[in-house]
Amino acid sequence: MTSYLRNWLWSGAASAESATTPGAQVPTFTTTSPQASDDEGDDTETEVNVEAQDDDDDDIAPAFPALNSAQRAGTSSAKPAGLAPRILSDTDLMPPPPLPGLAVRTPGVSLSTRGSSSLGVPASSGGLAVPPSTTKAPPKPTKKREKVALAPGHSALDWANLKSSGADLRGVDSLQRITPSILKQHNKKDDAWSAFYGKVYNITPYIPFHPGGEKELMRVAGRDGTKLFATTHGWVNADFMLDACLVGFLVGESSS
Ligand code: HEM
Repeated sequence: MTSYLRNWLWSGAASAESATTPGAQVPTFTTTSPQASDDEGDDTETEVNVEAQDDDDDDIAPAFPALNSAQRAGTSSAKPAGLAPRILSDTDLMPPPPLPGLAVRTPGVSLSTRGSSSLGVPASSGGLAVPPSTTKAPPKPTKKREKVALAPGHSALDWANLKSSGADLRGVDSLQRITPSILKQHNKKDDAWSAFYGKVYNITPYIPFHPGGEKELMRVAGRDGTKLFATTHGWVNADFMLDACLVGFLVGESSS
């Protein structure tokens, strides 16, 4: 870079000097800031003497911004050297914005009496009142999902204790293959079987423990109750709650 500049300067200066001072051999390039003649301009004056530089200065990065750039000139004029930044006082700072209209409301006086709100909302449109809702009210819970009051000693914990007590809750000696017609015969409260997810359970012992009540549970007595069970409370783990009541597996009529 320096070599290129030197060649360029040399050719330009040589041609110029050939017309003026033919005797000069070495060109000298001097750059002076616009305010070099001012008091503060001494430190911005820069001289680049091409002859004084060696050949091995190619690796020296140029100053950025350039020493004679407008940025440096502007910085030196805006911030005189040696002057510390001044801490602004309150009077130098920008004044605070005016108080919003809401902050100067008179307590007890509604905004509508003033014709319009301070936010520019006309009183005729309701001022700052909450706009009418366009969403529908949530549906009231149906009575079908009401829990019943269980008799004392029939809580979920009591049922868990009964399951683990070792009492016979199945009513059968071994697991069976049960067809829908066989299942249908067990539809009485004291002999109620029901199928959930392919397994047949004796639900009679569970009736007094059912939080949904006896009436709801008996709707599936003697038949496959999977769909009604799932739509009522799919989160309930029937497999776990009735494991001690397992009677067998539901199969097709021809598979018995
Ligand atoms: C033998 C199978 C069943 C078992 C093990 C069972 C178990 C349960 C359990 C644990 C709850 C309490 C749920 C909770 O608190 O979140 C419950 C509630 C209920 N069950 Fe069942 N249930 C069975 C079958 C049924 C059936 C066939 C119906 C018929 C619709 C039914 C209707 C209800 C109702 C209405 C509630 C009360 C509302 C609710 O808790 O969400 N249940 N049942």
